[in-house]
Amino acid sequence: MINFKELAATYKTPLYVYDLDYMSAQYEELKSAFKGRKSIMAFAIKSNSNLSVIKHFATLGSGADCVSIGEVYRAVLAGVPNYKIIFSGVGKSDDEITQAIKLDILYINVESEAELGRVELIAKELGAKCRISIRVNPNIDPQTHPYISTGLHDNKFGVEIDTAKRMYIKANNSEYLDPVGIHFHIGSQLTELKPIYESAEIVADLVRSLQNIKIELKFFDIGGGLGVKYKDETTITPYDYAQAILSTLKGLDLTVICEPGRFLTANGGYFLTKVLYEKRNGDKRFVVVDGGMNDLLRPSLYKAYHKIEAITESLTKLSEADVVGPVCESGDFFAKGYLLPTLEHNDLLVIHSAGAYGFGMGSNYNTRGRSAEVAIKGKEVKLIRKREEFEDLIALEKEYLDN
Ligand SMILES: Cc1ncc(COP(=O)(O)O)c(C=O)c1O
Ligand SMILES: N[C@@H](CCCC[NH3+])C(=O)O
Repeated sequence: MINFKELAATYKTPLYVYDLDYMSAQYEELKSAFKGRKSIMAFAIKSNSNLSVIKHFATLGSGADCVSIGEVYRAVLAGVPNYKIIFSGVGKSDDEITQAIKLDILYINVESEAELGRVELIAKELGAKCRISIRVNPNIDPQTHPYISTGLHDNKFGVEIDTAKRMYIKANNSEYLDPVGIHFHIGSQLTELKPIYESAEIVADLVRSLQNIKIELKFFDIGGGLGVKYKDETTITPYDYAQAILSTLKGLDLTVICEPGRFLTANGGYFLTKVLYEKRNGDKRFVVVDGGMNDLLRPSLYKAYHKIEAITESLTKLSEADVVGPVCESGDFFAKGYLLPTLEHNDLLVIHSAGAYGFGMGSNYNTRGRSAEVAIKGKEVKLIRKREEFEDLIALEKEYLDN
């Protein structure tokens, strides 16, 4: 049991708390679901990019799925070997492509024909042969929140099957490109297995048709997307997930790459925030806390549900309240109509499932410093990011003030 009260007293609030033991267990469960097949787990570091968290997964043998050169450098700094780093994203700049090629990462996951042209040109200029995969958009509805769907033609990600085939042929004929992988990722917080299976089947068929024209790939990259329980969702087990994927790969000797983010981190993270005030506007009850949408954006952006646990002596009966932050936006809330007892100044609220897309989607809006982060491993508790102070927020502007 994590002693949230003690953590809040020691590190102050708002505060992110990560349970690294939970994250290890999630990692091991997913990794072992693919046993018997060569596989690499490449932690999607966008879900939680704290260096100590990345290092934790690297120590377990994880690679990294990155979506900017900044993330690639984070992975390198945290000890992920370059041969386990993948760089995806629809908008890689020339500079990012150049640096990725120089770092000799596992592959660049190319998301358009135009990008393939840039990668080839840059590899030629560098005198390199760049390993690539192509992100296929299988046009399958992942049945998730529309903002986090990525596998439909309406979404900007990846390329159609026919385009992908053309790109593989071009890459295979190029002196500067080495097509080694194929990739799909149809969305995040997936709770239905069927769309994943159908996508894998489409992509595996493409691998077979490439084999027929003597293009042999090594990596079958299934992206991330496994959903987790925020409330009462029925989720896909790693075993069923792996079995569904592997059933599409019969006769193919490919290393499976999996890019889990949320599955590893979401339920291993907590956001701690303190009650500042209770107030009422007419019948409406508000609990105003010291954390805001700049710390944890998911409820505001997706109307996402996060369980809230109140740590209080209050024995009053529960009534509905909106839990809101100090940010100057009506959309600044963690929950609406949540059942809570009457709360006192300094009572603690623990917001659950905050380990994925929590801190990383934070901002300094309203000149609010981002919260501190701590990690728990066994009996050890460690600060892994200092709270941002006012001086940190103005550091890049201050010198221009008098110029
Ligand atoms: C290419 C790619 N891989 C992996 C992930 C991680 O997704 P999730 O956190 O849902 O596992 C994402 C994010 O959606 C992604 O775009
Ligand atoms: N930020 C989203 C997930 C996006 C996944 C990346 N494509 C969330 O909080 O659920």
